[in-house]
Amino acid sequence: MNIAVIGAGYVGLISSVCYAEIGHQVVGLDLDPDKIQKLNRFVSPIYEPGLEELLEKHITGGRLKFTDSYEEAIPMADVIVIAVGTPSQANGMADISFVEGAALSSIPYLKKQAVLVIKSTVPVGTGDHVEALIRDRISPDYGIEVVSNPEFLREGTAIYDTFHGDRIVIGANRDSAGETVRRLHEPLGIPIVMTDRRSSEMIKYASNAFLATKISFINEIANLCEMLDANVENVSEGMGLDKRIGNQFLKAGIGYGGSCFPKDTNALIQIAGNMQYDFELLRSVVKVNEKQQTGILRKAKAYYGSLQGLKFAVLGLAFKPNTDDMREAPSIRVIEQLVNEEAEVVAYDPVAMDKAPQWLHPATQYAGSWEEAIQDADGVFLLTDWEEFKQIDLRKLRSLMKRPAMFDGRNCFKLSAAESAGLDYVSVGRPAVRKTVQPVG
Ligand SMILES: NC(=O)c1ccc[n+]([C@@H]2O[C@H](COP(=O)([O-])OP(=O)(O)OC[C@H]3O[C@@H](n4cnc5c(N)ncnc54)[C@H](O)[C@@H]3O)[C@@H](O)[C@H]2O)c1
Ligand SMILES: O=c1ccn([C@@H]2O[C@H](COP(=O)(O)OP(=O)(O)O[C@H]3O[C@H](CO)[C@@H](O)[C@H](O)[C@H]3O)[C@@H](O)[C@H]2O)c(=O)[nH]1
Repeated sequence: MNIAVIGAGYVGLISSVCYAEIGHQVVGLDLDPDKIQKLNRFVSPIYEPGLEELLEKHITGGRLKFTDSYEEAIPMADVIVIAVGTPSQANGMADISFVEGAALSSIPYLKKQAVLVIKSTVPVGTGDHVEALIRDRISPDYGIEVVSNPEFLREGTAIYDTFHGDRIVIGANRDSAGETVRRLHEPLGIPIVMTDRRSSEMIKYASNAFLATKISFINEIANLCEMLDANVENVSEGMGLDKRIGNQFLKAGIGYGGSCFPKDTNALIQIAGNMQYDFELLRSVVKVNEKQQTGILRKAKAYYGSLQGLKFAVLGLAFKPNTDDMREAPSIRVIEQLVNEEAEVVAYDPVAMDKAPQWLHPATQYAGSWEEAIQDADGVFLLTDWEEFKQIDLRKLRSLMKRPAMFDGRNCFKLSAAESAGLDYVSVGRPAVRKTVQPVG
């Protein structure tokens, strides 16, 4: 098939290489000429393991190209995949103006029987709305259909997820359009759920909201564990063995971040609110997450008394490992609060150093390595569980610091390792090593 993918962000790029990999002819389209130039030189605008190799393979192989022209991308396409952003508005609702823009810009060039697939995460009813935009402009004889096909990839493992996902969801109100999209994905060999368009749109929000709920739940258990001298890792393991609960998304930490969970939980609260329904549970999930992101600072204040004039290393800036995505990264808020407390901050991340300055407080200083960042520091905040940090020799770390204290938001080290390195070590939901720190209430 001929596919046009609109939006060369995470989802658009991964979809483009995926469709090329399974034998389709793909044109990627983005309004950002800078991105297009980079992509045509096989340079990915995002850090995602394996992506540049696939870009190069399919661009040089002639299956994939990128353009900023609708006129070039749309007329040949049997399927047009919309993968543009749906950022939060001030009230939390998803802004679908980029989706509308992509649909409206495509309309003049659509060929007969083309299928418009909405891959962006969109409020329930957006498919109906886009269909109405088309019906107002093109005769129904043209046979244009709108199908929902939400994306479930995780950043950092996006290529793997695309080829080994648990399910593909296709929401279509007419069988023929759903069938086209089913055939498109069939070679992936992943179970396909065929449903109606509104249910498909809801599946995406419900899935993200449920995963966020699991994280906030385990973070609350972690906070209790700290007060009761229990260990949340043992608790997660014991809970996760129950197949009804499952062992995933039970890792306590500094709270969820990233471009999806914060945005999509708030959007679903607002979607409910628009129907005069108070989604109480989800409101609590969001509130717990906000509290969790600053818990690490409350622990540091309890340890030091005042943070004023102290020098801290922040290791890990991206919202999770194997990505340079800084959207809603806990580091943003933690660093802002450290600066507000008049502490000095030296930050380091293995890949997010280029993007970080656009997101972090301007007073942030940057180091070229973790060793440089912790030099003469009064404490370390570990905020992203990069493999590089998990491999740190804690004795070496201790020897480079002025005051050997670590606040680990990701539980990267065994308590015994911190103990034997002589480190004051405060993690999440586990007893503090040296017990100089009060539990957080
Ligand atoms: N990032 C993820 O891990 C992920 C996973 C699943 C679903 N989603 C959802 O997928 C959607 C896209 O997310 P993303 O992170 O890839 O977004 P992104 O912000 O990284 O990229 C969006 C791209 O769309 C382009 N764009 C905007 N309007 C356009 C238009 N009219 N024509 C052409 N290009 C246009 C922008 O220039 C940008 O490059 C969102 O709805 C998101 O919630 C994201
Ligand atoms: O047990 C866990 C699992 C995750 N997290 C945090 O949760 C956030 C999200 O992590 P993850 O889900 O791995 O990354 P995303 O790339 O944001 O992926 C989520 O959001 C995407 C966008 O909608 C969906 O497609 C994915 O299915 C969904 O997992 C990160 O801050 C993680 O640190 C935890 O704190 N504990």
